[in-house]
Amino acid sequence: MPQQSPETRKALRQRLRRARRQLSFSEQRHAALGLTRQLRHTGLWQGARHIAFYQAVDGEIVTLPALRLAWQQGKACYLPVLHPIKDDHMVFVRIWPGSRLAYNRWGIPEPKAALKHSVSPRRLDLVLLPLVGFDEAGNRIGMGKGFYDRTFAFRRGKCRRPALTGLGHECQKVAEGIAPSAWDVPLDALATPRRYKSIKNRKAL
Ligand SMILES: Nc1nc2c(c(=O)[nH]1)N(C=O)[C@@H](CNc1ccc(C(=O)N[C@@H](CCC(=O)O)C(=O)O)cc1)CN2
Ligand SMILES: Nc1ncnc2c1ncn2[C@@H]1O[C@H](COP(=O)(O)OP(=O)(O)OP(=O)(O)O)[C@@H](O)[C@H]1O
Repeated sequence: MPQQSPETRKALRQRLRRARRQLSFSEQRHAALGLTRQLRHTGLWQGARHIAFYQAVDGEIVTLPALRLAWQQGKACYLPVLHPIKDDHMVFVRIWPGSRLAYNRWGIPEPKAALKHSVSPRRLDLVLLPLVGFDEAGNRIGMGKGFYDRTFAFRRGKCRRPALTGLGHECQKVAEGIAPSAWDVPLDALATPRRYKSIKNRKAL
């Protein structure tokens, strides 16, 4: 198993974030369309009625074409909103075409909606997670604040829902492997513009 000190992890995160920010507009467009093609025929997508997306920032793979497809297919779609009270947790708010968004404290657009209009993360069928880095075993690195880990910590138990699918560009793959942390929630699948991979029995590389 690769050993990674917090410093190494920080440097790795910075390198991977820089790599995704350097993708051109045209590369991003193709990536978003490729990703939608990878997702749409999967069992997790087809079986999902409630799907959480994210609003891409910082070179993240754009989910807009997939979001439009989901709306066309009559699925209920959600975006994460930072929890107003519970630190480092998120709630999910349903969005429709034309829903108004406002920047949160990190400049990420999120729906303008009261907490009472949010749904519990347990009500979702499928969550699309933005990845900073991933390896072939399904270990991941996120933005480093543990939002997804905390919000979906209940998935570390017997609970099988919602399914968690990590989305990333191929340039975010860490060939040498990512050392998992005790608090990491397991991914059920990985999707890039080129491929889709189910992760059955997650283990370290
Ligand atoms: N598109 C998108 N939405 C998302 C996430 C995400 O990764 N992507 N999140 C997934 O977790 C949550 C936000 N998480 C974040 C975690 C860290 C930083 C961050 O480190 N920002 C600055 C540093 C700011 C600071 O520490 O003061 C940076 O960009 O360097 C931002 C957002 C909720 N929404
Ligand atoms: N369930 C949890 N309870 C308490 N702290 C947690 C939990 N999950 C993660 N953390 C904390 O969150 C911090 C960030 O974790 P990590 O470096 O794995 O972030 P990440 O997976 O890259 O981020 P994200 O989950 O936002 O995509 C860690 O310092 C960890 O202690």
